[in-house]
Amino acid sequence: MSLAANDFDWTGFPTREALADALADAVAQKLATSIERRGTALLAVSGGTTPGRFFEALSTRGIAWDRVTVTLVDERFVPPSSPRSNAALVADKLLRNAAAAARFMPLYHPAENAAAAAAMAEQDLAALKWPLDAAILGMGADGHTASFFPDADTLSTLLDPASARRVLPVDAPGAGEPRLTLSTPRLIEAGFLALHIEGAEKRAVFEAAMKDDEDRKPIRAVIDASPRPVKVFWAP
Ligand SMILES: O=C1O[C@H](COP(=O)(O)O)[C@@H](O)[C@H](O)[C@H]1O
Repeated sequence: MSLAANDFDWTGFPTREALADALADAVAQKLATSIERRGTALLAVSGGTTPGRFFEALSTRGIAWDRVTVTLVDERFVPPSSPRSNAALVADKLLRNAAAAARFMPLYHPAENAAAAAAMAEQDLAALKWPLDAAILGMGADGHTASFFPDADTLSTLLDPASARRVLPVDAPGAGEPRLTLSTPRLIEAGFLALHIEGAEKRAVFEAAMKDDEDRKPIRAVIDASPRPVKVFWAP
């Protein structure tokens, strides 16, 4: 099944398992190509409830994981011991099997507040080889992607395609807790940029966001800012 548009490539899968396998194959292929070309690869993944099955599939792919650095598209300002931690999800579902050899760079740091943690993550991530080879976005029912929440007090900074920052702090009533997120330019420059969404509700949210030119949801802003069509992976 396919829905064509100028700014995204939509692929629908019959099942979530089929989606997880196809996305894992595409990401593994991209990482393997980057390792071949420049010796290392850099991957950013989202958290939340959606990516577990994809992580499990990707963890079994036979690439040179010891050359791969994994980081997060975004993180809640909570320690890895919290059930809300995206880092904990990655440790549990992705950094196992063959992928146990990968290096993980967290966005969370124990600090006074999310702004201080973001400054620390900014410094750590500056040492990596950018751009990202692959970034996998998720999307919430409110149209947020990464931690670009519609009600964030710094939304225009978060969506600024010219930001010089890699990591930004986020404060938004809709977010549940303060957040850390990669910036828009660092995400849209990824060699492979995908959006992974599942279920009829998220499909409807995505389609509405692509149509609504008045109330531009963060997902729409990222799709519009991307220099290449974002690859959308969807399953019911
Ligand atoms: O809070 C977050 O939400 C989005 C969507 O999560 P889901 O549970 O609806 O799949 C996720 O992409 C993001 O990484 C996460 O921090």
